[in-house]
Amino acid sequence: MTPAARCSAAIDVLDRVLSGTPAEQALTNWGRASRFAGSGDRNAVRDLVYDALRCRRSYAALGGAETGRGLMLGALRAAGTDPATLFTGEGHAPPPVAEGEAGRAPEAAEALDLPDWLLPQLTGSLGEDLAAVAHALRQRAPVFLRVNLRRGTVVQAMAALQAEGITAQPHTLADTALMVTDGARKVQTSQAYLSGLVELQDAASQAVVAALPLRDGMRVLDHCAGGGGKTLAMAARAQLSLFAHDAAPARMRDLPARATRAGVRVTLTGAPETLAPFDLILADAPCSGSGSWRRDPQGKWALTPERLVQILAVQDAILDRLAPLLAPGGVLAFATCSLLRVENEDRITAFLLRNPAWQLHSEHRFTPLTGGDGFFLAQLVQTQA
Ligand SMILES: C[S@@+](CC[C@H](N)C(=O)[O-])C[C@H]1O[C@@H](n2cnc3c(N)ncnc32)[C@H](O)[C@@H]1O
Repeated sequence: MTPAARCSAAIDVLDRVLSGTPAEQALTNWGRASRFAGSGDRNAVRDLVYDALRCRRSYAALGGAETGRGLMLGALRAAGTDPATLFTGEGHAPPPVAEGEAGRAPEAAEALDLPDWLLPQLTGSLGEDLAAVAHALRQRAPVFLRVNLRRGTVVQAMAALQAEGITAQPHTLADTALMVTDGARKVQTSQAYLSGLVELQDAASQAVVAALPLRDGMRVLDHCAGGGGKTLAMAARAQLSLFAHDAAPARMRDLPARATRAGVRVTLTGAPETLAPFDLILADAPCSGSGSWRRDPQGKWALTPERLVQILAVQDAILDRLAPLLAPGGVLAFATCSLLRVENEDRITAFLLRNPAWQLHSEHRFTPLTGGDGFFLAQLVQTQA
């Protein structure tokens, strides 16, 4: 496919996404209907679509319309390319640029590619980092791997990856983190990945687990386990009696196979109360996902004030449910991949007001400015009587 044909394909996919289809589904449907497209074409169209979704507001302004065509016009103008070079109308190229498609410079929240309603909250949460974080959220996220120390060392993992044409280097956020600098698309078919030596996991996500006081023999619950990224990271750090729970058990579907690949043991449970008490509980709570909008740019535009209020209530309910399940001296760890104070520090303050027998032991905050996703971690302990 020519660059212009790839641009036309991205326009079609974006139109479907803008009318409500999830990006992954729209890309899969396009791929199935476009057997002529090779893997290079598919990757290129995918990158065009995701880049446009990350920068949806600013590209729509620059391109003169919030349509697939407007976003691609905006993308070209943002990159300093005259759209007329691709929009020729020849072959599979998009039709030439019309008079009413001049676009304009984006302003305020539009230029930051943030929703207007969230700007005050993000400003309050990020202070002087706001513009830099917004800029980071407009970029592609790096690919990070977690070295499974049960299977080998960081040096061994780097060598194994290199032998398969994947270059990765240690990252400062966590002792297990590698950032892939070349060959990222080969990771999931590599022997290093299939043998459980490395897992795909954001570096800040790894740093959250590294900050937990895990020790051999502990009884640990991962209460919002999802696909089990943090469950497996915890299992690799100490010999634990480890339990995984999720309100949507289907999300843990792949966890047993992933645990086998990683060489660790995890017990899935639908009833954590029956297994209490625990020495440590991690609640990697449902949240706005604002810290990971580089990976899920649709989430940035889908969040509403009403949805955010619902999320806060779920976070409070999770903390209140888990507090009684801890053994004396146990740690309740609350994490989100949110940048919003209202989902982070404010939830902890509210919990401590409702539960005066508890105190904050430590708090960590990560933003994309340190390389990984935005994350928050608070560790709570009960005060001694
Ligand atoms: C941020 S994701 C977890 C990601 C996962 N820990 C990881 O590292 O891959 C939040 C998870 O919480 C689950 N969840 C939502 N409400 C819950 C609740 N009330 N109790 C337990 N889990 C819940 C969701 O189904 C989702 O899988």
